[in-house]
Parts: sequence; structure tokens; C-alpha cells
Amino acid sequence: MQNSSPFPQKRMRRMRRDDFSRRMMREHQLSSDDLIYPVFLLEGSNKTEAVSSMPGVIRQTLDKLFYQAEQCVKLGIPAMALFPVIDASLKSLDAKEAFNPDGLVPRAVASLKQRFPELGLITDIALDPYTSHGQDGLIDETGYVLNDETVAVLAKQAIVHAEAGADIVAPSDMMDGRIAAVRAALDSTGKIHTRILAYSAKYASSFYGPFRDAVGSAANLGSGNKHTYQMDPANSNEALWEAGLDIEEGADMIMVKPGMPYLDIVRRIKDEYKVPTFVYQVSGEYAMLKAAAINGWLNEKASVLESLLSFKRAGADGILTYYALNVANWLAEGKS
Ligand SMILES: NCc1[nH]cc(CCC(=O)O)c1CC(=O)O
Ligand SMILES: [Mg+2]
Repeated sequence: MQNSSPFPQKRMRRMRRDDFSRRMMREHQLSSDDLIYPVFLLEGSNKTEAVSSMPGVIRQTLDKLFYQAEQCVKLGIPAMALFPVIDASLKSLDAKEAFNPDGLVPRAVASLKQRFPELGLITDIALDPYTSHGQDGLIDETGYVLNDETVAVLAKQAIVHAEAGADIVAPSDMMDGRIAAVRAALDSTGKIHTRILAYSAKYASSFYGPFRDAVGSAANLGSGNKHTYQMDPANSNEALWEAGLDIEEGADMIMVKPGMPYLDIVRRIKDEYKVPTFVYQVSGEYAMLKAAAINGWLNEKASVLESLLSFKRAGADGILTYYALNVANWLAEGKS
């Protein structure tokens, strides 16, 4: 018998009733293939240091890092991103340590690549670990970050990283024209296979604070900021403009940074360009989740997985997260 006034018209809860039907209609899935693991690298050997604003994250020497690299390979994490902690004595106005072929990053890349050839290695192209003032580029006498002079150094840095064996160079500096310059430099030295992951929409964000503690650039930067090159958090169209330029200049992949506060940007870039689009769950996001978890205010595993799923939903192809190893372990446990 037909009900004369059916209510509700459509029962959405029917599909949510059981686990099997929830799984049938699930639109997005997180896998270890989606993860990139950022790590902090110290000079020397047999040393680890805690990062106080990022509980659970450490800075470590290369020999210690081998263990994490091995974990990445075992758990199916495709790539690791290296961030060096450069000794204060090597920081300078001209940032020349950035393109020292015997520097910390090239040495680490070469030796990681030798031990774990199947693990993708991403290096950061920017000068902030190497400048005495903590800015991402060279400065003039007023403190303004010079564009073209900086780009010339970034191109040299990219060549050194590529020659050491970096699979992907990731300019995170936000200078204009750097992607074209880095691509040309790589090609001119025969590094035609080295990929470029462009931080195209990198915002002048307050969420980078703990990272600057971790690499020790906070003290150098002092009360300075990066507003003359990183993007204004108030802008959205500008991110499309930036991404479009980087794609034209030869970027293989685009990055949005930070993550959760910028999900709209991830979605817009993906919809507009349909290129491989990555997102960085930055240090401040990690710190927020971790602090709440430590206090017992959030369920860590559930909220971290939910945060990463939000990136997938927004259209991201991959996520840089300090939680990468934890997440890959959680996903592996779930499967067994
Ligand atoms: N080239 C700088 C750089 N590369 C990665 C991060 C931040 C990453 C994070 O917060 O986790 C930053 C911070 C900055 O712009 O000062
Ligand atoms: Mg740009």
C-alpha cells in the first residue's frame, strides 16, 4: 500500500546504516601513496634533538635518518622532503653555503639515494637556512629581498641538489620567475628528469612558527616577516595567477601551503589546472593537533586522519605531513 504522504521523501540514512554500504559509497580514500614525509636534518652523527614546539618531531643526523627512510620505503611512502639545520657559522649575506656541493643537503641526498634508490627525495630550494637574516633570498641595504639576484642563486642551488641525486627540487621561496630559471638551469646541465614541485601558492602564514624553530631560522629572522614575497592570506584569485605562471614556466607539480586554512585554494587550483596538486600540512597545523592530543582534547588518530581526508576531498594528490610515518602505520594496521 502506497503511503499517501511519504515522509521523509528520501532516506539518506539508509546507506549510512551499515559498514558495508558506507564503504560502498565512500568517495575518497587515504593511502600511503598520498604521503610525503618532511624531515629535519642535523650535521654530524649519532645525534637527535627534540623540537619543543613540535612534540614528537625530531631533528637528527643522517645516520639516524636512515631508519626513517627505511620506514618510508617499508610503509609505501613515496618520498621524503629534506630540511637542513645549518650551523650559524655557515650562514652569510650571500648564502653561498646554499650551493656548496659538499654541503649538508647534497651529502645527505647522495648517501640516502645510494641506500634507498627507490625512495623519492625532495629538496627545498630557498635561501632561508643559509642567510644570516633568515629571509628566503638575498637582501639590499634596506632589507628588501632582491628578486633576480636571488633567482640566480636558487638556480645554482637546484643544480647542486640535482647533481647530488635529488629527484624533485621544490622552490619554496616565492621569487618571480624562479621556476623558469630553475628549469633552464637543470636542463642546461642535462638534468632533464629532475622534477619541479613549485610552492606556487605559499602564503605569508603564522603557521610556520614551529618550523622556523626547528631549522633555527626564527632567531635570524627576528621581528622580520616575508610579506614582500609570500602571499597575502586575504587573496584567492592571486593563487590561481601564481599557479598558472609556474605551470607555464615548467612546474611538474604545484603546492599549496599551509593546508587546512587553505583548502579552498587547493580546490580552485585543482579545478582550474588539473595538474598534480600537493598541499603542506605545516608545522603550526601539526603543533595544534599535537597540543590538543597531548591534552586529551582530541583523539589524535581520528582527527589527524580526518584532517588528511579533507585534503583529498579538496582535490590534493598528495600531502606533506609531519604525521606521515604515524599515518602510514595506522593505515597498515587497519589493513591487517
Ligand atoms: N623556505 C622556507 C620554508 N620552507 C618550509 C617552510 C614551512 C614549513 C612548515 O611550517 O612546516 C618554510 C617556512 C618559511 O617560509 O619561513
Ligand atoms: Mg610565483
